Amino acid sequence: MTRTVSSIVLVGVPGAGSTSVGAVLADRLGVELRDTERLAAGALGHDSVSGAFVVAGEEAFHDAETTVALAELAAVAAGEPRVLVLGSGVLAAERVREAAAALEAPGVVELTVTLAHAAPRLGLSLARPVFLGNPRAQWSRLAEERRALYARVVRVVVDTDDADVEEVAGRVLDVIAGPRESDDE
Ligand SMILES: Nc1ncnc2c1ncn2[C@@H]1O[C@H](COP(=O)(O)OP(=O)(O)OP(=O)(O)O)[C@@H](O)[C@H]1O
Ligand SMILES: O=C(O)C1=C[C@@H](O)[C@@H](O)[C@H](O)C1
Ligand SMILES: [Mg+2]
Repeated sequence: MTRTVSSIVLVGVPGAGSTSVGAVLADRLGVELRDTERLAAGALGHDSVSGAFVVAGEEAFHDAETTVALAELAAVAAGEPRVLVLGSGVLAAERVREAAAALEAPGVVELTVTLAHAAPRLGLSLARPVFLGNPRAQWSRLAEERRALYARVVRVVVDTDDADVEEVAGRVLDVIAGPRESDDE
């Protein structure tokens, strides 16, 4: 059975592709894309997430992102159509986890990726502030910490290792909405 979908909430560690897949899904559903990291950077007066993170500081960035995420999750809960991409670190805030866990099914969809696939996707972005020092080791540490937080709220997991952005978007729709008509026998 195919369910009508008007909003989707995504999360994933850096390189899982939540921003790119979110953009494809927003396009396919004809709804707005809302990305909490980008919204938080904008609220702090920056174009780039790393810029906001460095200039405003980690605490100010996470405070701004928490505020944005709570407002966006409330909008999803109220039935306002959108694809909401949660920044990879925003579920560290307990209030955000509570709001995310309280969403109706399917709730938050996690995109997963292993380091071997995330590293080439991120490329030079592995030099950004959160990965300084040893980028691969930092990514692995951050991924382990953040996935433990996601496990508390996520009910649907979609692997992205061996699929391009369009394929991942298709997998998300299949999982949450049931098979698309073109897939029906
Ligand atoms: N499934 C995929 N296959 C190949 N490339 C991908 C895939 N998903 C994303 N990419 C590419 O990886 C890069 C990073 O993608 P994106 O910005 O969506 O990641 P993200 O998970 O939102 O990371 P972050 O927000 O932490 O930077 C982009 O160049 C994007 O095209
Ligand atoms: O690009 C960045 O610098 C960041 C991205 C997200 O992972 C944030 O959660 C992180 O803390 C900073
Ligand atoms: Mg992103």
